[in-house]
Amino acid sequence: MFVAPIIDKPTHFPQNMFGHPAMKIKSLSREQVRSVDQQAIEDYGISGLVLMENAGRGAADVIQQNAATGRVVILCGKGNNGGDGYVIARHLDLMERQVRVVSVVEIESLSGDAAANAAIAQKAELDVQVATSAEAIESHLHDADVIVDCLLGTGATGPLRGIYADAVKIANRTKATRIAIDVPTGMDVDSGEADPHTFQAELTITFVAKKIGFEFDETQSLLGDIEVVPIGVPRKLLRPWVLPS
Ligand SMILES: NC(=O)C1=CN([C@@H]2O[C@H](COP(=O)(O)OP(=O)(O)OC[C@H]3O[C@@H](n4cnc5c(N)ncnc54)[C@H](O)[C@@H]3O)[C@@H](O)[C@H]2O)[C@H](O)CC1
Ligand SMILES: [K+]
Repeated sequence: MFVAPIIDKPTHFPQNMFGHPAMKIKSLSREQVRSVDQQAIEDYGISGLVLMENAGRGAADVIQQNAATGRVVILCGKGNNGGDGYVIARHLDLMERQVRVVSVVEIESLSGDAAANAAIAQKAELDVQVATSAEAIESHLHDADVIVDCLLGTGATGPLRGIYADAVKIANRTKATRIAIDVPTGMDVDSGEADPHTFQAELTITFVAKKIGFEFDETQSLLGDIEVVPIGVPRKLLRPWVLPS
């Protein structure tokens, strides 16, 4: 009988769930994390689609670990935070979870990597709904056990506008478990300032590193637990911010 060799995993590094030594990285500003994203793409040649796939796959794994049962409804906005949501949906579907994507904008208004992943989700015949009114959003959240906030991420500027405020208000009224992707919609990544209708998360899954806005006492109740998901950005690029382990 074949007995698999016990792989002697390095024990001197705490390992995160991906098996990587969990590098400790200091909290980054909006500008820093967006420039890391840009450098990974422009200087290292990692495509944005690969970063988004790593982000969405990693987030889906953390969601599965923390909210392992029930219907997941993913609220998606117009940008790449929304794009993450389509990747998360595909990977949760692969885990045989009941998943619904609710886009608060017309799919045709998406561009770039977000549009690419929305198209993949639709071709894969995932349950993708467009809801551009509060009533329509409400109708798609009634049976949600878990709500994932992929409305706005680091591209958010200023107070929540229009349907985004409606979507967050409706989500906050439900009894579902709420999980924010990258940053709770309505929270300023740098100042931690929270719009009156900020998504109230039990768990925030954030990419690359925590954000400096997460350091404030007032933001803890909106963030819930925080999980940092690596998205494949080379260690060399992160070196300026790695903390001694
Ligand atoms: N390295 C990384 O961290 C990666 C992050 N990813 C994800 O991408 C988002 C950032 O995406 P971006 O398209 O730049 O911005 P948003 O998705 O946040 O959306 C911007 C979008 O929303 C509109 N908007 C801005 N402010 C408001 C507002 N107050 N009210 C309403 N609408 C607003 C704006 O017009 C834009 O259209 C990041 O957070 C991650 O989730 C990548 O997936 C992988 C790498
Ligand atoms: K978000």
